[in-house]
Amino acid sequence: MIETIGYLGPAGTFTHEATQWLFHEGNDELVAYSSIPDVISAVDQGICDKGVVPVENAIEGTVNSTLDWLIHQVDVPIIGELVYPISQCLLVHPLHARRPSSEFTKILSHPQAIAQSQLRLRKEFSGSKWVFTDSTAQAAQMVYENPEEYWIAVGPKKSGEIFGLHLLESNIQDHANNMTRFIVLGKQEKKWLHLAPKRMKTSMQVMLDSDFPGALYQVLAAFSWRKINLCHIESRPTKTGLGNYYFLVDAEIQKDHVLLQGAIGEIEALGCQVRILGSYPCFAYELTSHIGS
Ligand SMILES: O=C(O)C(=O)C[C@]1(C(=O)O)C=C[C@@H](O)C=C1
Repeated sequence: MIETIGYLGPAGTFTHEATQWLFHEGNDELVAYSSIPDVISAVDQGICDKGVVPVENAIEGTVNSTLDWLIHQVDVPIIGELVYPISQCLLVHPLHARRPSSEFTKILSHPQAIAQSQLRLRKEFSGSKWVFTDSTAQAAQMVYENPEEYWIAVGPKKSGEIFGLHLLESNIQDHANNMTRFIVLGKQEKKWLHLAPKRMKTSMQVMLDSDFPGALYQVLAAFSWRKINLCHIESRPTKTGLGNYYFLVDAEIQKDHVLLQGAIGEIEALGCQVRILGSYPCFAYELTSHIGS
């Protein structure tokens, strides 16, 4: 059965690359959306079967819009994860390929891409204004559509190829080993037959409703003495008042494992609430990790 897979577009974004790696374009229909909330809402409303969005970057950290929409606006499970390498590139209209850096008036890109490259951009393009776009490929498209402007886009090499831009330089991000973690959302599970997972993970939202001394310590202890490995923990505002936060906890264990069930029971007995956001396989980009390829 053909499934529709929403992704942050237009074609040429890093999310598009990640989606193409996870899904077969021939078997599934990939549909571009112009913002992260649009992708998540499309899955929530059943317009798409699955959606792919970025959630964390090695340099810049959490993609807040993804977490906030997942937590506050919808109830759509995470059903997969991909860690994908990110190379930010400087892309210009071919007419401006030889123009000196000082003449570019604007740098366009997604805020995450600009943030990942900010030291370099500040140093080399100190006279340029930063313009934030909904995606890196949208920035490439705007540079292509405005040849009379001295604009530069930061984004994937692929987006430059799609819009016929000149690649000035790749890997311009401020730190090596740039990676982004993408999540797949869907109301139905997926059988990832062609991929080999690195591990299984369960993501949880923990609300420390009862304000007693050492609450977080006791929550963490419930995982710790059961030797459940936590691979990510962060706090985000509940949006109900200053200083009110929930915790997001990723554990390397499957949802129905007896140890996790025990830990959740213990945390709830403390007066805290646990919401499972998904229990899913985690994949890492490798040229050879498609089974059978
Ligand atoms: O704009 C894109 O190309 C995206 O896919 C979005 C996004 C992000 O939001 O983190 C994805 C990967 C990179 O970290 C930079 C941008």
